[in-house]
Amino acid sequence: MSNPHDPAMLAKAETLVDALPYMQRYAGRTFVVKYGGHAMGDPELASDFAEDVVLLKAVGINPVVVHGGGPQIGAMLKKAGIESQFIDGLRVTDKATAEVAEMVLSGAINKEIVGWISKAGGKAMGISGKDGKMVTARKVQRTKKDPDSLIEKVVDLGFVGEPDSIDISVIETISAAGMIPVIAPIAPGADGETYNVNADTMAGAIAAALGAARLFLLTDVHGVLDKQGNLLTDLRPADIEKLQQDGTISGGMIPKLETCVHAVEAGCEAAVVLDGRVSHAMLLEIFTQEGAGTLIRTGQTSK
Ligand SMILES: Nc1ncnc2c1ncn2[C@@H]1O[C@H](COP(=O)(O)OP(=O)(O)O)[C@@H](O)[C@H]1O
Ligand SMILES: CC(=O)N[C@@H](CCC(=O)OP(=O)(O)O)C(=O)O
Repeated sequence: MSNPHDPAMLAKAETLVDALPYMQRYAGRTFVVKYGGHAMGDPELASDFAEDVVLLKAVGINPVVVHGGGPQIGAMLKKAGIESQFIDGLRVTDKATAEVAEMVLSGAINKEIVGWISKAGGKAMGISGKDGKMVTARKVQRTKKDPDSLIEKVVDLGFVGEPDSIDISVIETISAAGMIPVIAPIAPGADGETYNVNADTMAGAIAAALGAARLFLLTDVHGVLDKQGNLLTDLRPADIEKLQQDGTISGGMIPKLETCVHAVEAGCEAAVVLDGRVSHAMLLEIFTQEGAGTLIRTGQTSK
């Protein structure tokens, strides 16, 4: 039997007692977790991630996992001898690329994550936007200024989509059955074609449609950093606009934060950018006063 006076046991108990108000606060609420392709490389972190979502489910929160797999799609395209190009962080997707993206995302990665969750003691159901007609995608339109004529020209990204409509009943049915939905960012268009959707965009749209309590974007930095490299812990949409204008945020962080702003303005309570390389970062964010990463919320949401 365990010794209740053992300091390690006491420390654990105190942590659980501290976490109790947060568990009560979020019981019955939904958390959407975006798990990116870069974070999947380390098996130990993958198993920690799976344990975290299983624990959330066990304490009465409904986790919904949306996954990426950009590097894995890139590796498979390379094997197949197909070249890949990105515009504004989006992979230009022709028919052959869409087929590979679906095979890697809906097939290999989706089932791998379902497997990790099963191994951690939970039950997961792996689907893509196609299943149960959950998501319909519309084609993404991008324009670019021609450097010579300065005229805006339409850039064709091929089969790159963004969610147009989402039927949340599919997700709710899986969650209500005690399972964790694991969603691949692939969706059909109204034209019946298969569209490749950026995983952050898919997660943000699902979090907004579900009115999620939190959208977690697990990435490879501690959160949003200022120019000195300090973590910015709490941001509003207006702050993000300033950070973009003064060049503090760049590259992949721009579309990521745009997704967060869109999600919190469209029904998700708050979004968090946090480090997927840190073991159990999500639990630290949820169950401690200090949190971890960067919280993004509108003026109406309290911390
Ligand atoms: N101000 C900033 N704070 C943190 N990261 C930033 C910032 N500006 C740009 N970045 C970049 O954004 C990257 C995260 O975006 P991205 O590479 O698209 O992530 P993921 O592949 O996890 O979706 C970081 O690795 C970092 O290089
Ligand atoms: C249109 C588009 O760019 N789709 C992404 C989908 C995967 C993804 O977003 O994966 P990460 O989150 O791991 O980057 C792609 O083809 O790479």
